[in-house]
Amino acid sequence: MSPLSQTSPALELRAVRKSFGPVNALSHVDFAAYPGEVHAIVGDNGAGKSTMIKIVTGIHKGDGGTILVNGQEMDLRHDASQSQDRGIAVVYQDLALVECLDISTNMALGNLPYRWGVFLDRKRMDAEAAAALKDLNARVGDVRTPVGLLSGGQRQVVAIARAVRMNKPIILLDEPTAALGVQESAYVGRTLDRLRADGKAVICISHDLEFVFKHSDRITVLRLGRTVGTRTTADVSRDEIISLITGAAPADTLQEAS
Ligand SMILES: Nc1ncnc2c1ncn2[C@@H]1O[C@H](COP(=O)(O)OP(=O)(O)OP(=O)(O)O)[C@@H](O)[C@H]1O
Repeated sequence: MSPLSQTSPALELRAVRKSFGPVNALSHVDFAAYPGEVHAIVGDNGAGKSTMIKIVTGIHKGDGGTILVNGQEMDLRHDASQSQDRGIAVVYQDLALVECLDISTNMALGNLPYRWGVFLDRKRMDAEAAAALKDLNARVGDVRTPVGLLSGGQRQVVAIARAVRMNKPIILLDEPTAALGVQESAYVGRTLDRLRADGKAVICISHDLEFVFKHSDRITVLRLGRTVGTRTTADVSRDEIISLITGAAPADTLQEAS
């Protein structure tokens, strides 16, 4: 029996759909991500990956279907703060880091620590940032380094560490290796391996099949707004995933039927 079948999903989508006026962005999206799993979501441009992530995080409102967090239904029209309250953290593709600010300030943005309600507690901010980065085995140098001086991979890891600091059990990442070189991607990959070992449910949208095959446990393929299949990474070939992405392989009947 797979270890995944012994636990219940941290995040599950069932038949989620969304239109923007006449554009049917999602017509039927299903997947389930488990604690201690890196679950990749792949698909061609326009397959619906970003729309899916934005529905989960409350930026877009879903039109139908069900989202379950730890088995509890989440309102499809929830907002971003409700998504955080339910235990979901997200790392967006643009990372939302402020280049001129240092690493520790970036990591504390939105939750800056003050002493007596007036003085910014730099010591605490630096210590917390350093601890969070150390937990991820991240090598980014001094936490007072401005983010603008970091490499792409280091920025990605700072953004991941900021999300991890929120201490949420579910972490969504949108294209974490976009525009990164091989070594930097490997660095981000090791960070995901670490999150898996910590028992997080990691959902990773990616075009980077090499990365996906190295670091994911399962892969869900979206095509034209539908889930066309979910595969265990160790049991599937790259060709099969490409066929599902392009439509050369038919969708799994289960998803097509409902
Ligand atoms: N705000 C919007 N208004 C209208 N149509 C939209 C909007 N957002 C997405 N779409 C459409 O929904 C479909 C799915 O787009 P989405 O961006 O979710 O795909 P994607 O898989 O993330 O693609 P990419 O890999 O290119 O980012 C596309 O046809 C897109 O044009």
